[in-house]
Amino acid sequence: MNLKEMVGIEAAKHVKSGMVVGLGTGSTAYYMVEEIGRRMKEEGLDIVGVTTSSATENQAKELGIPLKSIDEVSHVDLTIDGADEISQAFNGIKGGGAALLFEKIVATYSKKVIWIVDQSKMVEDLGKFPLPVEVIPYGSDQLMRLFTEKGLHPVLRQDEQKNIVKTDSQNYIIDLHLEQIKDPDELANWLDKQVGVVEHGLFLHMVDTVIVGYEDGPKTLQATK
Ligand SMILES: O=C(CO)[C@H](O)[C@H](O)COP(=O)(O)O
Repeated sequence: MNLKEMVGIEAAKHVKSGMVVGLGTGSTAYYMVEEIGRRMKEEGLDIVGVTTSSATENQAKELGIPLKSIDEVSHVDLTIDGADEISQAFNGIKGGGAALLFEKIVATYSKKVIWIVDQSKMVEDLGKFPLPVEVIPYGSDQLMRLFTEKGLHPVLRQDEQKNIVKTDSQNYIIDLHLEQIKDPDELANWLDKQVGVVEHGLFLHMVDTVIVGYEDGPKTLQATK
C-alpha cells in the first residue's frame, strides 16, 4: 500500500454516520473518498458529502455518495483534504491541484479539519512548494507585474499543452516561487488586500489534525491552532 492510500484509509476512520463531510481534492484525498465509498457500501456508513472540486464531485457521484453543496448545509462536521506542504507550526500550502478556493471555503465552515499527507510534505517552513494564488483573468497581467516588482517570482500556471490552467470558477492560478516564507501571516494579509486576487493557498491556523504517512505506518498529530 502506498503512503497516500495509507493515510486516506486512516482518515476515513474518523468519519461517522450522520456526518456532513467535506471531501478534499487531489491524489491523496482520492483514496479517502474511495474508502468512504467502500464503507458506505460494505458497512452501511451513512453520510452526506460536500465536494471541493468538480474532480471530487465526479468521483463521489460514481461511488454513490449523496452530495450537497456548501450552501445547502448549515455546517460541515469534518473536512478531510490533502496538502502540498505543512510547516512545523501546522500551517499549510494548498492548491497544487488548483482547487484552493473551494477547499478554503469548505474548510472555513467545517467544525474539524484533517489533512492527510505523506512524510515528504512535512517541512520546517513553508515556501519550497510554489504558492498558488487564484486570480480573476481580468487584470491578471497587472498582478503578474505587481508580484514581480514585489520579488515574488510569479509564474502563470499552464498545462502541458501550454494552455492557461483555469480553475472550477474559471479563474487563473499564479504560482509564487518563494523558496521560503518567513512570515506567512504577513504575506497572507498582503495577498488578501490585492484587487483581483480571489484567494491564495496559504491555509493558516485552519487544521486540527494531520495524519502523516510513514513507511512504518500512519502517525496522527494534533495541531495547535
Ligand atoms: O490542495 C490541493 C488541491 O488544490 C491538494 O490537496 C494538494 O495539491 C495535495 O494534492 P496531492 O494529494 O495530489 O499531493
